[in-house]
Order: sequence, then C-alpha cells, then structure tokens
Amino acid sequence: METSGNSQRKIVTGDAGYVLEDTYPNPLQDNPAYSVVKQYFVNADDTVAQKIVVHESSPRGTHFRRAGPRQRGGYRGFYSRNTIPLTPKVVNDIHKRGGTILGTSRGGHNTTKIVDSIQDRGINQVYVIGGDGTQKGASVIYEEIRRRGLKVSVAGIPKTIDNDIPVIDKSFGFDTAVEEAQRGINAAHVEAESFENGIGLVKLMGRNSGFIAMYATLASRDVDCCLIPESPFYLEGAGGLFEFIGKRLKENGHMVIVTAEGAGQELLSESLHSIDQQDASGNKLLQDVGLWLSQRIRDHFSRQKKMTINLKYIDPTYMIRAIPSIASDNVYCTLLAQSAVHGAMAGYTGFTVGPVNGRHAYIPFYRIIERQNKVVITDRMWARLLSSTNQPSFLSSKDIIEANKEEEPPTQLLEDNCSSDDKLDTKRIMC
Ligand SMILES: Nc1ncnc2c1ncn2[C@@H]1O[C@H](COP(=O)(O)OP(=O)(O)O)[C@@H](O)[C@H]1O
Ligand SMILES: O=P(O)(O)OC[C@H]1O[C@](O)(COP(=O)(O)O)[C@@H](O)[C@@H]1O
Ligand SMILES: [Mg+2]
Repeated sequence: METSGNSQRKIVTGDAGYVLEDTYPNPLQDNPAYSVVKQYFVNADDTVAQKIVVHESSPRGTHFRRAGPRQRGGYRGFYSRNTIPLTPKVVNDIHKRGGTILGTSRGGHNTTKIVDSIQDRGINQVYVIGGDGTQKGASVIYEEIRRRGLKVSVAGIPKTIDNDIPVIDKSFGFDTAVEEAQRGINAAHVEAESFENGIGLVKLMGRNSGFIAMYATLASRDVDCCLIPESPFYLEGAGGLFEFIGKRLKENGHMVIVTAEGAGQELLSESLHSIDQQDASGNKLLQDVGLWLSQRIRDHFSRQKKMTINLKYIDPTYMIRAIPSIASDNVYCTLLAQSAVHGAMAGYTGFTVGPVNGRHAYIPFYRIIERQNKVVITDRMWARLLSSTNQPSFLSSKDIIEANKEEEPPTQLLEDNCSSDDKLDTKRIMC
C-alpha cells in the first residue's frame, strides 16, 4: 500500500485499484463509555466501499475509513495519532492511581506498523511497560528496528502482578498484589471461622505462575492449603484434597484455601470437557477454578453426608490488580524508570531493566523471552510453604523426578564485560 497526502487529505492506494481516502482519528476514541465492551470498537482496518454494485472485472474503487470507536492503548497506542506529552505535571500523581493512564490491550501487535510509526515520528527511544507478553513484543520491535538499521533504543520495563518474568528478582506490581491479597484472605478467614466447618476459598491471579498465591499464603499464615499451577493436585482418594479438607475441618473446625487462577486447569478441562481457547494475545483462556472447586467440594461433602460444610468463595482478582501500588513498589518503579532512562540515554538497546540478585541490570531481551518465571516446587521456598500450611504435597515420587528434570538452573549473572562497542547492540547483562 502507498500513502500520500497533506494535512487535509490522506490517500492510500492498494491492489486491484483499491483507494482509501483516509481521515484522521476522532479524539472521542478515548471516551470511557466505549472502553468497557470490546465489541463496541470497529476493526482498525475496516473500510466502507463507495460503490456497492461491482462487476467481476471492475476495480475495487474508492473506500472510506469505517466510522466508529477504535481501540487503543497497549501496542495499539503506536497506531494512534492522539498522543499525550508526558510532562512532569501530567505524571505528577499517577503513582497514586490504579490502572494505567496509557491504556492497555491484549493482541493488536503489528511489528511492521509499530516500527513504521516509530520511524515516521522520529522517535529514538521506546520504553515498553508490561509483562512477559509485552517483553516478547518489545523484543520483536527491537529486532525489526535493527533490521532497518534505525538508531532507536528499545527498553523494557517489567510490570506485572504475576511475577512471571525470568532472570529479575521480581516484577513491579507483585508486592502490591501480595499485600492486597491479604484482605481477601482475611475476609475468607473471618467468614470461615464464623461458621461450623466453614471453608473460605480465595482465588488469586497467576495464570501460569503461582507466586502471588504462594507469597500471599506465606504472609498470611491463616491459609491451610495453597494451590498453584506448578503443583498438580487431585481431589479424591488417599492424599487428595477432599481427604485433607475433612481432616483439617475435624482438627480446627474451619479452613482457608487459596488457589491461583491457573491451578488445576488440567483437572477442569478433563471434568468440563472444554476445548482450549486463547485471548487476543495468545494466552490460554482459563476456566474458573474457584467456582469449579467450590462446586466439587460442596458436592463431595453433601454426597458423603458425614459432615455439613459452609463454603464461602471470594474472587478478589480484579480488585487486587486495580489498586494503586504500595510504597515499596513505588520506590521500585522509580528505580526501574531511572535505570531504563540511563540505559537508553547511554545508547543501549534491546534490554529489559530489573534487579538481578539485588542489583539493577540491563538484561538482553533474548534472556527475558526464552522462558517464563515459575515457582519451582523442588525449591526450598515451596517446602517452606508446605511446612507452614502442613498441606499434602500431592506429589508422587514420579512427579518429583519429573519436576527435578524441568528445574531451571539458578539465576546467574551473565559475564559483565561491557564496552562502548556494545552501545545499541546489547548482548549481555550490564550493571
Ligand atoms: N510473541 C509475541 N510477539 C509480539 N507481540 C506479542 C507476543 N506475545 C505477546 N505479545 C503482545 O504483547 C502484548 C501484551 O501481552 P499479554 O500477554 O496480553 O500481557 P503481558 O505483557 O502482561 O504478559 C499484547 O499486545 C500481545 O499481542
Ligand atoms: O482478564 P484479563 O484482563 O485478561 O486479565 C487476567 C490476567 O491478568 C493477570 O493478572 C496478569 O497477566 P498479564 O501480566 O500477562 O497481563 C493474569 O494472571 C490473569 O490471567
Ligand atoms: Mg503475561
């Protein structure tokens, strides 16, 4: 496609006589009324043909941009001309608000269009903020920028409550999520304690990595059982979850269970005969383990008729993600921001910034995207959790051998031998 035009007109021509007489985006695209339901948005590429009666051999003819609200935020923000200058005044108190002033989205990553936009606007530093998917997106932008030989620094900033970004000590937002999860767990504990055989079940985020559930459990000490994606469990029979619940209720009269949203997904798929689906970013869409578990526990105890239970299910997931960050995360964020700017200003590129064993470093994207950070259940931290809750490990000796095989090597600092030649060609960790 070719584009030409002046400030009034923009003409795009394509194959088979396709002509798009384009216009500029409507500022209403940011209206919150449109941002809730995705279906309200029109596809960014939708056009309307001027002529609707055509012959097989007639050219495709003139088209106009389809009217309607467009999504932006996340990587889609690169395609928007509706940019905001981030002056110190604009960002002055954003750390006191939840969410994001930049907007966020899943999917919509088109590397060519993003780099075109960077090139057209003459941008020479790009800071990309987000989780594991975002860092993968930043990495391909960086590769394309290199391929085109542009002098543009690309820096990734690790922001996700899931803590699923490898190499770094933790991601920004994780501590806030663990802190806020305490409120959900406390509520579950209060409810469970108030009833005879009360069970409080809390679902926390953590699609593939159970860090929030694990740390929230360790912090609370009111949790009797913590279920995470990395540790398969089973319900029925000796050593299973139902047996443990019965035992704990007999001992204590109440109990609290914390489950990460990604826990037990294989069990759910088996039991619900569901087919795998993905979100727009390619992440597996998860079944609601909390609802499923609540139903299965209720069914089990009502079938057994030995014990009447009172189960309260709490899902605080979005309430946890939507809050402003806590003080320690604010300090961490300041360090990330400053380190990222220092790196880009020095001409480094292709890195995610973050602490490695307590020291902030620039980690090449290829290290960040090669795997996801997960709880290693053969590590001592998981053993600490097991000894704190005294829950069954649900592991057979075969599972332990398998888990050991999958275990990642401990995080290592890469060789630090940076020179000025490494500028715009970061291939190692720099401190
Ligand atoms: N391999 C990839 N290549 C390019 N873009 C990607 C890749 N994986 C994810 N993305 C994009 O990164 C963005 C964020 O990813 P997502 O998984 O939704 O969130 P997070 O960054 O929090 O993990 C989305 O726009 C998604 O399309
Ligand atoms: O419903 P949404 O908006 O897709 O968000 C749910 C996801 O957000 C997370 O908390 C964070 O994930 P990302 O960092 O990948 O966005 C996941 O644990 C969870 O599955
Ligand atoms: Mg992610």
